[in-house]
Amino acid sequence: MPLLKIDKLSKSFGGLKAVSNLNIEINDGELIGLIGPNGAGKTTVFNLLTGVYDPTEGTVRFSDKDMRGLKPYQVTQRGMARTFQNIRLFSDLSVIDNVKIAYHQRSSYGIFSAFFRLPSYYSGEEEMHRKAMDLLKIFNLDHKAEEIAKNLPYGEQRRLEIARALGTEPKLLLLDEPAAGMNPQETHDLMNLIRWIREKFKLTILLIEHDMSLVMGVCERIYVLDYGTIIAQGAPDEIKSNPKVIEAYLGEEVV
Ligand SMILES: Nc1ncnc2c1ncn2[C@@H]1O[C@H](COP(=O)(O)OP(=O)(O)OP(=O)(O)O)[C@@H](O)[C@H]1O
Repeated sequence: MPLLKIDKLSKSFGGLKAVSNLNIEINDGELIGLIGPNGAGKTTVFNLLTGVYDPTEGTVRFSDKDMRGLKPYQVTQRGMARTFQNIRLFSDLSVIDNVKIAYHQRSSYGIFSAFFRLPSYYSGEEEMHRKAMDLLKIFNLDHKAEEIAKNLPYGEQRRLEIARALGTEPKLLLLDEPAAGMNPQETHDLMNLIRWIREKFKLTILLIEHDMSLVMGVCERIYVLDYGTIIAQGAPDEIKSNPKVIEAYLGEEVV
């Protein structure tokens, strides 16, 4: 049974079919790419998966459960986390608070014990602080824990966004253009980091990315979207030489 099963998924905005009859299956532990030219519908797919949009047609099953009608926070609680194309941190909060907020979504103590500051609240807080610091260490951000998020350099903000997503302890991580705005060295480091966190956190990852060196370097399988439909799927080598893909990207670099 696949971890994620997207079946005949469609989304229309007025007369525009942004996503049309989409079928994708992702198995536990896979690292999958979703690519396509600008406006192909990639981010719309993420918005459909995470409850930002309701599909016009079709279904999404995650861990064999129907995800229909769930709100974004409920999707997070079911074990799906995402990052955004345009970084969306709590920019005026500290680095560590950004990650702790993510853990709060999964915390075991209730609002009652938080309100009355019961012992379970303090032990929960301590545990959360420790876990958040451990995550920041992995992303080499622990020495910046108390800095305000918006003051970090761009590449570090991107890493913090991934750390925050991991704070919700997901099974499936959706990364929307994680290398956007990074230089080649940062992109290379990110590629290694993505591979490493997959192993360390036993994650399944679906990645939207325009940087082909990253996509071809880390993904085991790739789906190619064009005008809202899948025009190709397969291993990186098959995708690189697929005539339909080359045509869709005409004028852009595929390899
Ligand atoms: N909320 C919306 N209302 C109307 N049209 C939308 C909406 N969201 C997306 N679209 C349209 O749907 C199509 C797909 O957009 P989407 O952002 O999913 O593409 P994308 O593949 O992520 O593009 P890019 O690589 O440029 O980020 C585009 O034509 C876009 O203008």
